[in-house]
Amino acid sequence: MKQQVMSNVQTFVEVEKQTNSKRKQVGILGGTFNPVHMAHLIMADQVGTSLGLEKVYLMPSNEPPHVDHKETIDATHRLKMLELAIEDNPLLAIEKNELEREGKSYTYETMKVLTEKYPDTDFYFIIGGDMVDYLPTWYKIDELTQLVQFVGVKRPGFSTESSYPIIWIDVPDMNISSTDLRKKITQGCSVNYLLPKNVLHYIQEKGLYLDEK
Ligand SMILES: Nc1ncnc2c1ncn2[C@@H]1O[C@H](COP(=O)(O)OP(=O)(O)OP(=O)(O)O)[C@@H](O)[C@H]1O
Ligand SMILES: O=C(O)c1ccc[n+]([C@@H]2O[C@H](COP(=O)([O-])O)[C@@H](O)[C@H]2O)c1
Repeated sequence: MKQQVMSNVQTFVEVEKQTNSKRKQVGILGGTFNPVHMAHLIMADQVGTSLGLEKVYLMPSNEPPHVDHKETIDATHRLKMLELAIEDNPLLAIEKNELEREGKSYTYETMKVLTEKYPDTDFYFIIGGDMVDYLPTWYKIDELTQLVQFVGVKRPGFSTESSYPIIWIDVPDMNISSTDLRKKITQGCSVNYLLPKNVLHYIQEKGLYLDEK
């Protein structure tokens, strides 16, 4: 088990950078983003700044790999909301590779494409603490750990134990989820400050999530 606490992280990334100063260090936060919320933005920004990454790409999945995952709203809406959410932060960008491909979005396949396309880049794949227990079930997980460095963001109620190498970054506990936001919108409850104002305006203008079950 290889876990690194925050105090070691700077050293780890510095060593990576010094080993080959020409290599780019880039973060990827994959997700459904149905819809994007403040926890996504805070974790992307905190990981990017803590590790000194050049960019952090938010990468919406086409069809999430979980077999039991419920239907998501149209990708056009999820993408538009992401564009609105990141517009004031130059550290953040969007990676559309999975939206441009057909079928399920297996991370191994995506990262194989991206590492071949950008051979001079080191990729840091960011996951929330809730994903860690499921890593052993991910498609070709052992091969994936050769392509990316996982970065974990703690999530209240979820363990940080894993047999896979993960750099853990301390981010304030944020008990926000897209599921909760969708429920609140359906029930007519306030979601102020849980997601960016311009994203909320988009949701209201398009009438999204009004009839979620
Ligand atoms: N509050 C949070 N704290 C830490 N990680 C989070 C948080 N919300 C989402 N994440 C992480 O962000 C990534 C993308 O999440 P996703 O788009 O599935 O959002 P979600 O809020 O978990 O959605 P849903 O409730 O629909 O499952 C995942 O790795 C997830 O673990
Ligand atoms: O590749 C896999 O087997 C796999 C299984 C579960 C999740 N993922 C990825 O993990 C990220 C977060 O997933 P989700 O379902 O919380 O949006 C997203 O990029 C998914 O494609 C990947």
